[in-house]
Amino acid sequence: MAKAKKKLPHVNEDQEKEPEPEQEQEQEEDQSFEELGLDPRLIRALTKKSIDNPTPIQRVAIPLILEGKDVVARAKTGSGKTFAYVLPLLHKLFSDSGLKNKLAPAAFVLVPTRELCQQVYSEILSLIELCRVQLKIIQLTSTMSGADLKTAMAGPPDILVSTPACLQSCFSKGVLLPASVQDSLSFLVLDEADLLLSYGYEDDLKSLTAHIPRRCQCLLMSATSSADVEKLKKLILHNPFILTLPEVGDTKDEIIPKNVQQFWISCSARDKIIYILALMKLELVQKKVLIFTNTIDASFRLKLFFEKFGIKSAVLNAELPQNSRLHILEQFNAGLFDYLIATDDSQLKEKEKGEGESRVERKRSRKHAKKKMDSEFGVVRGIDFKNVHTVINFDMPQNAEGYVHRIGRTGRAYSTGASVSLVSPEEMEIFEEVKSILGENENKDSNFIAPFPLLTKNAVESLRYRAEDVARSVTKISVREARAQDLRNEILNSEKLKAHFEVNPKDLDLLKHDKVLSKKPTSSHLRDVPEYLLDPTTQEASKIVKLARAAMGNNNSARRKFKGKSRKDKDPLKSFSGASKGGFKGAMKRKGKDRDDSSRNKKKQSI
Ligand SMILES: Nc1ncnc2c1ncn2[C@@H]1O[C@H](COP(=O)(O)OP(=O)(O)OP(=O)(O)O)[C@@H](O)[C@H]1O
Repeated sequence: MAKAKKKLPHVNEDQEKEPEPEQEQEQEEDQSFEELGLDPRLIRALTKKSIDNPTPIQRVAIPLILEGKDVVARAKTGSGKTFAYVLPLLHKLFSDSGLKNKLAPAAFVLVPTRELCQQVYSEILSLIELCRVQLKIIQLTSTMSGADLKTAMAGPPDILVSTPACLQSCFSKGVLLPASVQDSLSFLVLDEADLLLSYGYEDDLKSLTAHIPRRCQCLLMSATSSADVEKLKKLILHNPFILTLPEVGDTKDEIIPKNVQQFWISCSARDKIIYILALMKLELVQKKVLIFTNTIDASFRLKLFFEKFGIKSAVLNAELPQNSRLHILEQFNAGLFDYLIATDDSQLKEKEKGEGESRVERKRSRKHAKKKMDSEFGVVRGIDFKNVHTVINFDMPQNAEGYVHRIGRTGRAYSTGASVSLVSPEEMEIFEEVKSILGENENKDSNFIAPFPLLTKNAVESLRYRAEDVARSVTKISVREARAQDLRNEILNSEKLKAHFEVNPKDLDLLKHDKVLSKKPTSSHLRDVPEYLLDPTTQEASKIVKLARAAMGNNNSARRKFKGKSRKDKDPLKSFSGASKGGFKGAMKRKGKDRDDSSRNKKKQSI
């Protein structure tokens, strides 16, 4: 049977001065990993991971990388860029007979944050283990002493995963010798390249260029295109092939994956807390939910606020010890809790310099080293959060790029997802910027971020009294105490219990990250929203969301994800109109009636 043809990523060989127009390549849509020419051991390992078919970026990048080309791959968040370089890299290392004689690693994989280091390291290690090949991979962290670095580098490893700063410190401490690197290095990967410069690694990368041998194959992976990516491309790559997914592509509307539905709610900064309570308590968003704040205090305020309503959540921020951050990510990914409140580290750097720095961090000596270390904390960007269905921007990010990366934490590997941004009048400017990079125009004939349809004013108002009352009880002092308490817990988790959990990895309960921090017990009457406070329209919407969640189940198998069909048809926000009587519009028409009902409710609101 003839295979379907489909437009695949644009490919063009970079012309240093005047890039040629990108040519479209027609390739077979259903090309398998075997057809891409990958080592059978890798294919078997992928099958064990339930990964059967390459994603579009993998279909185009893998053959080019196997041919030895330098490649710049630009593809949406969650489109499978990691395997796009890891698979051909491993394929080549499997057949490199000269590895044993090398005095330095054959491959450097550079990423902007320690979390990404861990993620990429685990991904590669698991493939190596599944393939049962003798390749050594290590990851470096900036907390490693010179002696630890030396031990790690003994051998030497075949693949080194690191941040540029750590790698640079290996050179400056003499753990890596330029001559050995010149001899050994065959691959350099810059992953999440669009973030590397914004994390402050420009100088480290510039110094690194002197050590990269001319024959070294360089790969640059990125979710967005930016001046930074151009700069890096010029700095490191020789005459690369530029790959751009057409579905990501050149048109602005395709920056966010199509399988992610974006919504917004206009409200005052003060009312955000009521709106987010309504979204969660009335179950209008699907779990798991990742909530972004711009400051650590805001995340603790939210956590304490949620606790009062019986909603358990965990916080994730750059202040926490690294072990804890990794563990929180692991547990969230494993589904041990449903709500994670993450403080966007780029915001942290801007806003909380000094304030967000723990005493532990402050003790760390050299000014330069500290600067590097701060820049290695990154808890939200590029991280492969598993099965996050909803991203909520409690605070809007400070720039449009931040928006793209945050929203990219859902809809991974083409699964469905949704985002809801709470936008206050003060944040309208950034919201307009986001809309404009997504391609919305003044004529409003394109609407990428729609007003959130499932929450009526009545529903919000009926929660106002309780929400404001509880919000008042979350004082600055209680936030400060909770933050300190959490840090103490996590340091304890991270340091004292580390050894125990290495031996007893199943004792997860002791390491709960969604522990209640509030000193006062949660009042049981706040756990459930009484029937008389429920707005009928929103209640109906909530039922549909629950039904849709049940219909979608937990089966997010990769096999289905990459068959090319998103499951939009089962998405509550899409299917609401079909499922509810008269559809969503019908429900909204009935709002008039609901308003009458709500006046009845209001009488009972004196709780
Ligand atoms: N061919 C494939 N089939 C099914 N799942 C895949 C495939 N390739 C990758 N994945 C899965 O898709 C998810 C996203 O992949 P990955 O983290 O590489 O995305 P990304 O493009 O690097 O995203 P970001 O830019 O946000 O870092 C991962 O969970 C990965 O295991």
